[in-house]
Amino acid sequence: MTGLRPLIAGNWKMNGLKASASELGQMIAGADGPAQKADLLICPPATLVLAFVGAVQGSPVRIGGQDCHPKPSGAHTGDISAEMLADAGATAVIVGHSERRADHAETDALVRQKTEAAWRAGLIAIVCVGETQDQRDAGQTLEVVGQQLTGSLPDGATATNLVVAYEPVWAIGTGRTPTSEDVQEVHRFIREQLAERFSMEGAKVRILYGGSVKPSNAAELLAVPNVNGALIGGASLKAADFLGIAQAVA
Ligand SMILES: O=C[C@H](O)COP(=O)(O)O
Repeated sequence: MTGLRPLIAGNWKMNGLKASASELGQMIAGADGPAQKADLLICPPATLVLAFVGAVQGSPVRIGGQDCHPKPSGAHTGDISAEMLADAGATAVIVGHSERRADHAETDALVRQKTEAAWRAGLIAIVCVGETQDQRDAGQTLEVVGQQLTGSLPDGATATNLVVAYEPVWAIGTGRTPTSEDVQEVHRFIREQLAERFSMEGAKVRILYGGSVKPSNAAELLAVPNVNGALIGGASLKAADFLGIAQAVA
């Protein structure tokens, strides 16, 4: 569906110290122009969420988490809940990132529980899906992405509580990106799946592309049909690059 307001989201992963607030400050300083056309979100490590929420007050930039536990509270050492992120002022949380799926053996069923937790806390869930290189080589991309969507998305998705991020694992942090045609094929497939399952709401859920997005390729990727924004890793750590990508929104 065309006409969806794009979302440009930065995932800082395990990067960022207190001093990184200066980079966020530069993003805020340059955000008004891009924010005319797109929503802007930065997902710092959990240690910085509260401070960053304070820093973005009065600006169009919003702050999100990178993961949440399915439960609201309890004996889960090292985890944080969706409620904690919401309490800190976050408005969204990434769930099911391939690095979480790989590093922590997260299954679709767990990602589904985390998505439900995000909704319980009033957060937008940014649910990540994407195939590995081997799966792409084997021609299994759509099958894999379809299974991830079916398994990871609970009933009740709406245009306002869900964002899907398509991130081919082999494109993350590698400098390699799929062709526009390949991106278009997968995003069209995701759109069809969302529309089939969630009807009109599914037609309005934003689908982000992620994987080696940078200022030099952003315009081409963001122009692909059914690409409704980007989930940016490395290039979101620098204000100039993040804003450069945001400015590529047509
Ligand atoms: O969540 C972001 C993605 O994993 C993309 O990372 P990247 O832009 O460094 O390739």
